[in-house]
Amino acid sequence: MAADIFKLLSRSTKLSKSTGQPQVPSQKFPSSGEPAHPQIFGHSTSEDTTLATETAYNPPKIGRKRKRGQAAPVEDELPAELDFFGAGGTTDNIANGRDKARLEREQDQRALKNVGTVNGDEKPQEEMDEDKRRRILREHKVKITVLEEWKIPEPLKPQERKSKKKRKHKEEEELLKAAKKKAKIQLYPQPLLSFRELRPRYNISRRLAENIEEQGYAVPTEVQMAALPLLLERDDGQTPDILSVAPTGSGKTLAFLIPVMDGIMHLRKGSSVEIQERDGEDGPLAIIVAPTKELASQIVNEGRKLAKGTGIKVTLMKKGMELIVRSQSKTNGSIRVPHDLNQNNNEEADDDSDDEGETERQSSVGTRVKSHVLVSTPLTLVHALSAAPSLPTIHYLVLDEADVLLDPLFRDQTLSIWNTCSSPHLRVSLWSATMGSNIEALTRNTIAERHSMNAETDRTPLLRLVVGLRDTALPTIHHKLIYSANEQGKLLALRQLLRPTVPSTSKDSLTSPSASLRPPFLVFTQTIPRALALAAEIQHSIPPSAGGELRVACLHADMSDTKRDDVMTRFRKGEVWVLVTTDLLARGVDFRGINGVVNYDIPTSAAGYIHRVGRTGRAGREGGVAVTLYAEEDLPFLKPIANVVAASEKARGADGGAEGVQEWLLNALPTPSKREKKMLKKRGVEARRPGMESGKGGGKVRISTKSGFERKMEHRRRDAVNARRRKEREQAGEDESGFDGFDD
Ligand SMILES: Nc1ncnc2c1ncn2[C@@H]1O[C@H](COP(=O)(O)OP(=O)(O)OP(=O)(O)O)[C@@H](O)[C@H]1O
Repeated sequence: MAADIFKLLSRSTKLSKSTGQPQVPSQKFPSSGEPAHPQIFGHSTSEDTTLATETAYNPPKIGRKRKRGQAAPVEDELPAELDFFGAGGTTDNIANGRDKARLEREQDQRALKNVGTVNGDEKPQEEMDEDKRRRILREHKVKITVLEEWKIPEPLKPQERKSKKKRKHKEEEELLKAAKKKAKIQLYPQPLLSFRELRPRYNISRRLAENIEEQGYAVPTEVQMAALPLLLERDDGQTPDILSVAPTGSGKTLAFLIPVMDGIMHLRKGSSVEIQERDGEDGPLAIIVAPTKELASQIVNEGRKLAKGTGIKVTLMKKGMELIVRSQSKTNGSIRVPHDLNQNNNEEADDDSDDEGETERQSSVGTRVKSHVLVSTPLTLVHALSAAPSLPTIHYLVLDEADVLLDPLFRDQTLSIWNTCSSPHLRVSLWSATMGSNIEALTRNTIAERHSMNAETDRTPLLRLVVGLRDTALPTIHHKLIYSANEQGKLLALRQLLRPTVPSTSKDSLTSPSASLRPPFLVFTQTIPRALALAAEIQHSIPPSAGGELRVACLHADMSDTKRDDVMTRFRKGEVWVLVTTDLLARGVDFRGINGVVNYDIPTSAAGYIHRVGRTGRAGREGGVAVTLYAEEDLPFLKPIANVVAASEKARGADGGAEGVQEWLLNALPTPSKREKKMLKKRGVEARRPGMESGKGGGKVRISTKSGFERKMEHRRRDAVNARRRKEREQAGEDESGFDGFDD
């Protein structure tokens, strides 16, 4: 194979068909375009789930997805190995693989008819006995615990009251014991083995079921198989509040969106008295909060795909929008969109014919848009709520990346949104790949406070759903910790990872210490100035023939929304191969087919590491690589990250060795104190903070391949040139400012 991989990586490259030889290495990359197995645990062991899980490899493609995979012009197609974001290549071996896959898919589809179908003609899968439910959930490493059961105690009869007084102490002790026992109660709901069971079992709308199927989802991931049975409306109408911890890329978005969509459809049907009282007038019924604009807009996209044709409107809250509740004009929960955002908003409205008639022009303030689901970052929503002291219509509050939203940075904003949702029927769900015990305690307290303040509040249980091992990264990712001594070492190491050589086809090529990283990948730095400096340093590392500097981009919070959107689009399309960013993209953002993540600067916590590296290896894709470069100044903070790497490698079945963390390193690293950890989380590595580079020894942490001596010489030369020019101007009698005075 030719030596310059970057020539091949270019999408405009025309591949020779004449050789008849397969043009792709046999190695399987996460971006190979093959649908990966979406489940992480247990799918190879459980007989009961085999049928359904096998279908995940080959989900039935209907609608738009199928069209995309069809007749593209041959010269535009890339081999699967190079097709980062697309649906695979055209070489013979892939075609043969597809034929086989199609055959298997047909067999699976025939077999799946026994599980239930969207048409609802088939019977739901029969009830499993508890042993079977336990076994399946255990195999998939799913654990559901009742955290609180908010039962209102029955009022006691007078006689009982007397005796209670006597036995007060004893009873209190028993209550405490019972409460402790309750905290250990585990639930084993019947797991959902196929999305096709949703309609016969939970009576979800036909349209919603079709939308799920249309996107190619067949087999639920672990979090979906457990959360959906818990959250979908049951006969008694009682669904729990839930705190869900599941690995990155394990499909949490779908797990919270499906119940929200289904719940809204039930409410809109007028099944609830409250909705009937409101004269069927629609308003916002759900709020989804996410920490970044990028994640919020991704959720909106997913939501709109699910809502297609259902009449449910999903809106991304933007700066300047205002939420209006029950006013004289009877407008309930509409959003006022300023004129400058109108155009954008109308485009959104055009996408969905069901929105017709939902907007109402107002000459001076903008447009009022009714929406059922609001998706927002905390601050934008808090501002939008300034005109709405309480939101009685909200039935669902979803906190995505809940541990960040309840972290001190966002806590006040998030709690204020939560408290604004005043409906006694509010259901709250919290989702993340990492959740500390402090977040759990805060959630319990907040719910308990709401109960104590509002007697009408529904007392539904609070459940905790955990998938996999806590505080480990995905077992599908290969981790590499590379010591690079100093800033220059890190830059050289990154260039090495970018170097244009062909990875060998051997099985170990991805994990060998000298391997290069196949684009596309994300590079994380600690601060915005460092992200900018790094992007500038590496932008010439990609040969012009492969797209050159256009292949490298930087994305950070100081950019305008339009520029941020543009970079995201170019990265998603595959035009940008190396995206340098800060922790802005560390959470939730889903890019299909990312091959690797480079922590150019170490993350500031173990959770930070789990989320950053979780941008690769998503939806069960194998082969993602996470490289962490560390220098001298990182050593005091490395242990928590090394622990995560060691635990994750162990979970993957790797023995440490060259891939993970060697035992001696783990033992040699110092354990940072609680205070040090807190400071690191808040401020990052001190030496890399903005402004520190110019301090004494600051050159050591400057992103540049030039040595301190070279930089010093450069400065001297520049100063000398400036001094000479100044002197020349002075001799010529020029005024320094070039200002010639006012005309008379
Ligand atoms: N059942 C499924 N089958 C196949 N793919 C799925 C399934 N569920 C979700 N996915 C895909 O998995 C990817 C990751 O999903 P999602 O973004 O919801 O993960 P997440 O758990 O929210 O991750 P993070 O913790 O990083 O936010 C998406 O591309 C999604 O389309």
